[in-house]
Amino acid sequence: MFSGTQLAAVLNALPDPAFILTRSGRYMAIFGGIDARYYHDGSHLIGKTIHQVLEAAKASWFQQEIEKALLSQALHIVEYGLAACDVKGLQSDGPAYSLWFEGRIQALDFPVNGEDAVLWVASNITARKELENRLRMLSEIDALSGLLNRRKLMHVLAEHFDTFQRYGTPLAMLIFDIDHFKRVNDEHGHLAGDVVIRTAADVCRSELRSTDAPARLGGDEFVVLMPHTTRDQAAPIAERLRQRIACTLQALGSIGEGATISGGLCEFRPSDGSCEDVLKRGDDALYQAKRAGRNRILCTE
Ligand SMILES: Nc1nc2c(ncn2[C@@H]2O[C@H](COP(=O)(O)OP(=O)(O)OP(=O)(O)O)[C@@H](O)[C@H]2O)c(=O)[nH]1
Repeated sequence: MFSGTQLAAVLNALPDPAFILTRSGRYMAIFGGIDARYYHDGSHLIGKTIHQVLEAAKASWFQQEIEKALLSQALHIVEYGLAACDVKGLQSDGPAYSLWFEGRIQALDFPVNGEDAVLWVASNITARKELENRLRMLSEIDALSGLLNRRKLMHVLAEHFDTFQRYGTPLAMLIFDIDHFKRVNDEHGHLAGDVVIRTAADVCRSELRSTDAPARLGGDEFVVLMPHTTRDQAAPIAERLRQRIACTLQALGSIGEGATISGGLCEFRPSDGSCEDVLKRGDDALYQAKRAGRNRILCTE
């Protein structure tokens, strides 16, 4: 039906680049993917191996995926990020930014250059990936403070609880809120209240370890998860955070005048049935701190 020339033209017109890669990772051919808005010209890769053009870890990953497709003989689908600068000697025309690809890999039923080989179609899915990332951020991050929201906090807490139950890895949790926050809103307006919430969040971000997880539970209530930390180890950290937040809020001027925070500090216990138990203990300790006169962190027994 089609002549050889026509078939070559069809292959060249494939919207996404299709590579023939051998088991040892040698690029034997490339078809299609000629639109430079989406793809770089990969023709110069032919004859080279993935180990020659990619850094070691990335090349090994590609090779493993080729192996999987050869082993299964079924369509194998992967996602990966790749920038032009990751590929040695790639021409500069083509997208300048880092790209995300979906690789659709299918074993071929004939050897190429004496080796098993696969067809690897690499589709540019960067736009979809960026949208996914934006949606994930919207569903996990509190818009006002930029901290984790309650939903994500509960998810992270549940994961740590599973790890604690399996391996006994400790986790300390601080729950705190801003004392008499309602007054800030009442006296200075809701926008001033928002500034106070954002400032407290900024202090959490700057004072805590990158492995700690600060979150906004809602209103003026915050939670800080400190993984791999016992309650006793967390006590001086919580105390330092209390002082820094108070100092930073007071430095805001009239809206932060006399601002303080109260908190409850607790940790996972072997008797906990769920991660809700630790939240409840932290909340009780926060309540006790309020009753004891505010401006303090109380630890659970
Ligand atoms: N500005 C602002 N205020 C909020 C937000 N969410 C909740 N609030 C207000 O936060 C206030 C919380 O007040 P309370 O829970 O009574 O606590 P408080 O005044 O800090 O009193 P204590 O905790 O007992 O010291 C309420 O007035 C809420 O309307 C928000 O996103 N922005």
